[in-house]
Amino acid sequence: MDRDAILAASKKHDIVPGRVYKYGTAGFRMNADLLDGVTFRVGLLSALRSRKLNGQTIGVMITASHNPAVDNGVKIVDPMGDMLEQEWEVHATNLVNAPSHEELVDYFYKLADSLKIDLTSPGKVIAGRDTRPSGKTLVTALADSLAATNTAYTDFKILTTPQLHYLTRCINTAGTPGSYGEVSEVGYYKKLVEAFYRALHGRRVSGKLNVDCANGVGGPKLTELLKHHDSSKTGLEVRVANDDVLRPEVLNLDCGADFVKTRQRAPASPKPAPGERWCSLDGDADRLIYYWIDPDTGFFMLDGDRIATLAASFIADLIRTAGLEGQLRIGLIQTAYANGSSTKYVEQHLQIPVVCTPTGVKHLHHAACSYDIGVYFEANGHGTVLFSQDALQVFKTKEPQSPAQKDALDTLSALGDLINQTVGDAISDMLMVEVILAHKGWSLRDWAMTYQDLPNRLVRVEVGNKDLFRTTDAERKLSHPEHCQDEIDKVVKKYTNARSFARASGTENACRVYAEAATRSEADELANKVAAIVKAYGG
Ligand SMILES: CC(=O)N[C@H]1[C@@H](OP(=O)(O)O)O[C@H](CO)[C@@H](O)[C@@H]1O
Ligand SMILES: [Mg+2]
Repeated sequence: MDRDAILAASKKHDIVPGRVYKYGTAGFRMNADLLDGVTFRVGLLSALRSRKLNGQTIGVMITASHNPAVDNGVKIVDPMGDMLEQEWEVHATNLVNAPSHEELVDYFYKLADSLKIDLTSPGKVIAGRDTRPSGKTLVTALADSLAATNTAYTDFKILTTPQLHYLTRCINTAGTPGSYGEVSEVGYYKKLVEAFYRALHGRRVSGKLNVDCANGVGGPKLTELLKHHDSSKTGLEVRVANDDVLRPEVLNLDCGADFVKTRQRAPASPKPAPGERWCSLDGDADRLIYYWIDPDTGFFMLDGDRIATLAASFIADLIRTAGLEGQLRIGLIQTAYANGSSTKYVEQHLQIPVVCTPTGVKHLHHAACSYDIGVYFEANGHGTVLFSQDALQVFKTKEPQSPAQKDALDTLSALGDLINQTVGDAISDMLMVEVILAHKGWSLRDWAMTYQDLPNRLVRVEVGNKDLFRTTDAERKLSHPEHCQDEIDKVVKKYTNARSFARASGTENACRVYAEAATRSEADELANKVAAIVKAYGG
């Protein structure tokens, strides 16, 4: 590795001076014009990370998910397809904030030294990007830093975020007993479709599914997957909607999973007809929300909490049928934003333990790993189901004692292949939901009948200084500013079945207040009162 080469390459990719960058919940994310130098520096860090991990391949994904088209972002994927280890987020932040090119290169070598990284050893990085036009330029910045550090590099071009996670894991497990799949986009489609056939185990999906793809990368990729799928075998017919990736300005505009969840309504266009089955993906296809328009009561949404409860109840039933109850531990992981009714349903009705973690899927993912079957979803529709190696092994090797047991074991085994084990994946989750509904013979309305959500409200509160707000108890309580929580508690006590909490957003310069209560008007009133308290304490 040559110091001068890194320095010369860096000089082609400036960061914007005076700005403070932070590797947040979703990596670095902001207006794409500010990201050229950031992406170059992320390349430097991934070159170090790969070498630190004995030359295993590191992934870099360029996406800003559900943000407007002018934004972009860059994040690092660890070898098994999970998110960058938290300690390294700090290194990423420090490297990106180096004030000058010289200081950057100094810090790069200092980091290599302190982490005992052999810079002469080989490193490998792969990259993917969503459909944003800025992605192409940012990839050049990444390629430059990888060339300057003699790091082997493959550009997989346009991918969904979960596909990049899949490929990273496939590369690092190739030729081992834990091999995750064929290292190609086609390999991903074939794996999912084959597992979908197996998981249905003779059941058929009934009714066409309309998929709003947010005019993002999910559209063309879902279309690709469907080329490998024979609907005569499954009954699944998909109509791909909002898949215009040629006009960047329509990306995430009035459509997509984030729009549907936050606005609590269907995409503006095309208008879902009453009774049709619909779901929405977000801009990089890692979030999923289902809904339909009821002829009598209007829009009804099935969000991440609903997907989690559906998956947990189905898998718990299969585990019982397979005779594995007591042998495999199942748990459900949520954040404080999960609707209180869903938590109650899982604990009391399904009798499955619920764990609450701070916001951000890395926390949920981590907690899910401590179960044999860890179901985790954020209410916004991002999540997956993780199976331990033990669980996957038992599904394959347990000798079935009856046809019903065989059916359950085969289905569990197929779910292990169908459900993305690296990260939340909207396309994989969608196929999982279709499998479960087909097994249960349920419509979306049957699914919705399992429990009734408490009316809730989420408000964004602009404050002078959001850093004043510090939380405890998985973000459900404020420790700072002092006395603020006491005031919130006092207000909450005045309502029935109510809950409310406030925290600083990790992705925006604001606080968020969540409130739920027995009625719509009480939830709204409570949210507004708590927002006023937060505003008053916000500096
Ligand atoms: C209430 C809410 O939806 N918060 C979102 C949002 O985080 P905040 O820290 O609340 O800004 O963005 C995160 C990253 O996409 C996502 O993980 C999280 O669920
Ligand atoms: Mg996303």
